[in-house]
Amino acid sequence: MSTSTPSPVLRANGLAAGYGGADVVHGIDLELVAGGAPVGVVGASGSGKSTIVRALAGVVKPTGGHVTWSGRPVSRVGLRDKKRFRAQVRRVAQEGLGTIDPRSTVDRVLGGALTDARRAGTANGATVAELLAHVALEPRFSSRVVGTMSGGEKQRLVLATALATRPAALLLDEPLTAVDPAMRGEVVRRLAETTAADGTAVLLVSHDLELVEHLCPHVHVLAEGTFVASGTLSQVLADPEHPAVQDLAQAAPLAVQRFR
Ligand SMILES: Nc1ncnc2c1ncn2[C@@H]1O[C@H](COP(=O)(O)OP(=O)(O)OP(=O)(O)O)[C@@H](O)[C@H]1O
Repeated sequence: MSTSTPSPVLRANGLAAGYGGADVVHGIDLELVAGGAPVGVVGASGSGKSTIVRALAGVVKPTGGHVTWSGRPVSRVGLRDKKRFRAQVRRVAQEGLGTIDPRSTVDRVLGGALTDARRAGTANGATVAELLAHVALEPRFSSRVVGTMSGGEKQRLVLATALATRPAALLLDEPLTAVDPAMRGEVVRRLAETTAADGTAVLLVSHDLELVEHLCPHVHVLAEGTFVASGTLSQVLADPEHPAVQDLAQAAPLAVQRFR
């Protein structure tokens, strides 16, 4: 067994971040390690989950502490390395299609993502059909115009686009809210396989405890901008010391029953 600990792809140390001069998260310590187990962040609406993801992705600048990418501050990634950073650290946000053109076809969108991956030097010869399979979309979707897809199909397309660059870190912010529970389970199963095979470090932010439980052996509970409990989801829910964990347990009684 190797004694060396792999260094994190992304690390937050005492991270504070917010908007308009007011911090909404503070004192956040988090590590995403290549080949490591996916990490989950759960917590009430407005507790700051998306803000942590934005800070890790370099979209929001820390007001305190540090976010580092392979040891370098994300806030100081220069123009020259921006492309590599964007290919290596992919954020799938809850805000919808992002930069994907709804008038484009799936084939063109995913083909373009694969071209970007080749340019960034991260491609592994994957095809559009393989990317579709990673998110349980059938091959017939390749000719579809993006704007005609259902909400859940679009979310799976966004995820496939992120997987195209074989990112070192994948930051998932409520990635499958519009996907029905049965299909969500299937997508997560495939996602777990793909990211484990590639050694992708995964962070999942979600209200869906079942989704978090399926993917993430380790979770942090966020309350008012700070982590108040950490461990496996069953450990955290079995000992709800903090009111935020009690709220979480009450909001998901079925999930809690299963964990007990
Ligand atoms: N662009 C912004 N400008 C000002 N305030 C913001 C902005 N984005 C988020 N906030 C505020 O920061 C706080 C944390 O928001 P954030 O989106 O990180 O929470 P969240 O835990 O992801 O919530 P949800 O589960 O509802 O998505 C909230 O009070 C929110 O209103």
